[in-house]
Amino acid sequence: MSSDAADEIHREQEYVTDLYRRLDNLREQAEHRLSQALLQTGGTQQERSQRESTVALYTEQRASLGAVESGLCFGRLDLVEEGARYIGRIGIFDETAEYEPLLVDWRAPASRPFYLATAASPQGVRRRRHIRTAERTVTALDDEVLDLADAAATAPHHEGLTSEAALFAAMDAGRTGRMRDIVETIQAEQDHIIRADLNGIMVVQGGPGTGKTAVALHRAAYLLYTYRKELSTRAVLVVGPNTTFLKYISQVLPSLAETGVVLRTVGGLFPGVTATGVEPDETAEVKGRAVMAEVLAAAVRDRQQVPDDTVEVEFDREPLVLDRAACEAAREVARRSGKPHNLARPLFDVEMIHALSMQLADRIGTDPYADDPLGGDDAPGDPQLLDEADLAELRRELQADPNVQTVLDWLWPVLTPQRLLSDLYASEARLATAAAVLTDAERALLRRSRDAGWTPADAPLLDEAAELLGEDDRDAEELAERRRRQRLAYAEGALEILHGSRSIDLEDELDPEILTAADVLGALELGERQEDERRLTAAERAAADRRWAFGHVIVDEAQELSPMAWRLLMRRCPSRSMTIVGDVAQTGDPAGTSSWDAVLHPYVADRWRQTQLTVNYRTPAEIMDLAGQVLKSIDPMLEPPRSVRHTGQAPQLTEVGPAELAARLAEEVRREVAALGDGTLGVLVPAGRIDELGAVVTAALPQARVGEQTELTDPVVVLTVRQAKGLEFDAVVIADPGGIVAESPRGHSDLYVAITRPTQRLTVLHHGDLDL
Ligand SMILES: Nc1ncnc2c1ncn2[C@@H]1O[C@H](COP(=O)(O)OP(=O)(O)OP(=O)(O)O)[C@@H](O)[C@H]1O
Repeated sequence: MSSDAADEIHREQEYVTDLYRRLDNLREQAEHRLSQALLQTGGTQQERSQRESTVALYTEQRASLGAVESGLCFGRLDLVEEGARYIGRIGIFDETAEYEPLLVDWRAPASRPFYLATAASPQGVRRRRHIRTAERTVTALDDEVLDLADAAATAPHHEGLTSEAALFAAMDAGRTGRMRDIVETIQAEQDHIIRADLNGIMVVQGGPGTGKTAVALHRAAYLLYTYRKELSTRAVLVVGPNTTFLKYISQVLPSLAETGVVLRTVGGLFPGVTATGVEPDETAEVKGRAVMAEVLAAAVRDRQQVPDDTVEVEFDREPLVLDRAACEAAREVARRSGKPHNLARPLFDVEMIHALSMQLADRIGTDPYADDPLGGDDAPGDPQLLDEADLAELRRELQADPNVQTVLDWLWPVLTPQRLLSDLYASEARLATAAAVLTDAERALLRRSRDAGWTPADAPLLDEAAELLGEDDRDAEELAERRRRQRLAYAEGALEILHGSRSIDLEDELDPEILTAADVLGALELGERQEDERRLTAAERAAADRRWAFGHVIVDEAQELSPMAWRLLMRRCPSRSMTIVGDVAQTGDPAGTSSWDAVLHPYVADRWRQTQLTVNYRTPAEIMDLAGQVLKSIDPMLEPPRSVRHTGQAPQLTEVGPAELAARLAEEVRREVAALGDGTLGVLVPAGRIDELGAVVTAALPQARVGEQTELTDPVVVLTVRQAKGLEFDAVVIADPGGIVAESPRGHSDLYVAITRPTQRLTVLHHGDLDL
């Protein structure tokens, strides 16, 4: 290193050291303020809620300050007019100098030229500098001179790219199994998407490796920063294709210092249900069809029964009878209310109870001599002896009667979404009625026993069912009451411990909330503090609430979602503020889509916009040539994204006989691992052969992990293409690509996904059936 360069590094080190000193101070301050706020208790409702937001603020501040240790400051702009501006993961200001910015947050407008300025359009930037650090030490500087008047002006080697040295270093770096943020090298086409307006639906279409996932996550961070007020209370939902993928991306956002984000698969979007069951693709495909909304509506109507003839009810030893016509009339009234099924039940009850009470009144309250001027003691008069108050009392008694309730429950049962769906799947007769629009074979795919676990494709159906059934608010109230009692019980228990053996003497067992006067204050206060400690962020509340309306929804690998999944997502986002990221050429799920318009038209007609990402930052050009051939077999019109990186290593295609595959695979993975160093190896196999070929790899390399049990940090993993979706590895071995193509109607798309996973090397062991 020249002494000039060393001096420059030294100067930047001084600046960076000062920034870290300030970061340490900020952390201490946040920690101190947080503990001060946590120490306070009591006060009015308003004071408590104010305290809650203070605590939430400092908790978030602590988290974001904790997440920026690595690469706190990574850039510097030298401006023609204003001198230097440092860019980093958060903003830091000089409190002693009128809050002069010492470090500008990458999301702030003032950082934009760092990502957009080029020699052709320098935006007032003379020089862009990337500052590389290891822990808190500056290790290198990469400069780009953008001022064309300057003799040292650096022309880009690749059209449309900025910050090339840093970008190529990032692209070449070995992968760790966790996604990294790209704040240091965001490219212009990506920046435009990340900073696009919050409103409306934006589709980001881009081939493999174009940074769709990275861009989606950085957009979440940008939106939360820029539209803090709107989004911090409503949270941002990020939907990904599987849990491995969510683990892969989960570290990116905390390092971008954001906590108002909920990460979920579609299967995880129905609160209270873990939908991890496995089922055939054909079944999931049927469950994903839009027509299932009609099937479920019919299934609900089917549960609103009327007897073929009559139904008997015994009340107070009086046999009462409800006939079909009365039940039909009551059903009609309840249905016509337009309310969801469970919420319409009280209307049905009113009608039925009225019918029963009139029957009873006729029997017990009729004056037998009403029309007989001579008989009995009565004068001729009203045939009904019961007055309105008596009738009301009668109705109350009928409503409370267990026999009556049993009959009403049979005619119009209050249902949970789970009950509706499992009853439907378990009964051929119910399916025949509700799913008449499906064929026999399709209905047979839906059949399953009541105790089978929920699958990801069930989550949108459960959600749809919940809409049709309506929430029963009594449940929510009961839950709130139960929670209140739990808190009091906790407080009570804590007081018991605090006061030694002094017991709280409760005379009335039915009312366990009566505490001794001295204890009440303490228990409530403790209960409240307990609540404070379990304070939920907007993201946590959103995740637990089916009816939550998110401020923005980001969908990754969106091409895989079924029409029913889209219905669920649209319900979670009534404002239709969404970023939809995907590649219709990579669709592998039979329920997925090959057209964004087909997905969105039903919800917003043509009021959505599409943007395109065109550069592949993952896969080297040599491998993309092969991927391009596969793409042509999906659709000759499709163009693969442009790779900017060359490795000089063509993919290695080896034909092996079926009997040799195991031995060759073992050999290849051993060879790859020897060449790998700290990198990662992904072995991609047909789903139908994962056990067999997984065993081959683990026999050759005991450290290898297979399928769902893999951790992202495992250096060698064996996966199906679906499990590998969205992931990347330094080296990839594809075993039996013909099997991958053959096992799915979208087999070529799966092969395309498989070929585009490596960042460095690709080996394909095929049986001569690779039709390229
Ligand atoms: N601007 C950038 N600077 C550095 N690395 C980048 C940049 N953009 C993307 N990358 C890297 O390229 C790789 C691919 O990005 P990402 O996974 O987001 O692509 P994708 O479009 O979602 O791919 P796929 O559709 O194949 O899943 C990642 O390692 C990502 O970090």
